[in-house]
Amino acid sequence: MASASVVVGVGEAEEEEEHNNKLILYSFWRSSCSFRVRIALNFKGLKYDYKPVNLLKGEQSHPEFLKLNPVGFVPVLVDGPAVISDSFAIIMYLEDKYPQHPLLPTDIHKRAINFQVVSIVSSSIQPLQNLSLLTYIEGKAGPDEKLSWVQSVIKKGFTALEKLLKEHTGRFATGDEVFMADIFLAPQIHSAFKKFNIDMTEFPTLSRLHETYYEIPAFREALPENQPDAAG
Ligand SMILES: N[C@@H](CCC(=O)N[C@@H](CS)C(=O)NCC(=O)O)C(=O)O
Repeated sequence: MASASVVVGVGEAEEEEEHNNKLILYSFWRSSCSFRVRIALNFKGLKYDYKPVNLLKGEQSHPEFLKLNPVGFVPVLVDGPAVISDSFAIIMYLEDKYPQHPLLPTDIHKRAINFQVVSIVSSSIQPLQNLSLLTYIEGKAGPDEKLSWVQSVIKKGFTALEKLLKEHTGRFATGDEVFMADIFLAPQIHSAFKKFNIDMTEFPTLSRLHETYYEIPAFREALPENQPDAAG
């Protein structure tokens, strides 16, 4: 696995920099779960070494990688002795260890809505459109079945999100600040748009958020096409 150093949203204090040098992110450019963590790292101004794991070449199943994450998924974050996989666990770790630019609101209702959005994306949409599942469906039933499956999964999730967010949205998903809900939504909306050809006119709130996110460098710099392994 090649290594590329990525410096984005550099933190202010030198002391912070010392901690930052240890961070390594195992990521695949097109992975929406890796995209979430890249946004969180950028948002907190943390620099990190980027280690590409090519999912299309099966590198997630190499013995070396399975030592880091036995379930064989990206992303994985290494912070000195700490090895953490799963985007939610990683982002919560970053939130606890690097409190600058908090990713959760203090208001407990708003916080719960953030977790609800995170859970819809990471439990009720993304696992049902994961690479290994789609490869399986395509193998058993063909490419058309695969696309109609993904589209139905995304539409069901987006319909729920659209209803939920109507009551909470401001400039961003749960108000006028970026929180964890946004970090999970942005990659999911992006892949619906770019990869799975979803008609976003049915989802005006999600479409508006999608436009707003890429006005912000932390989101822009985390985009798949801006990664060192893009198109690999
Ligand atoms: N719950 C995990 C899911 C991780 C996951 O599904 N990763 C995908 C990329 S987004 C993956 O590595 N897929 C490889 C495969 O399906 O073989 C997380 O949020 O990190």
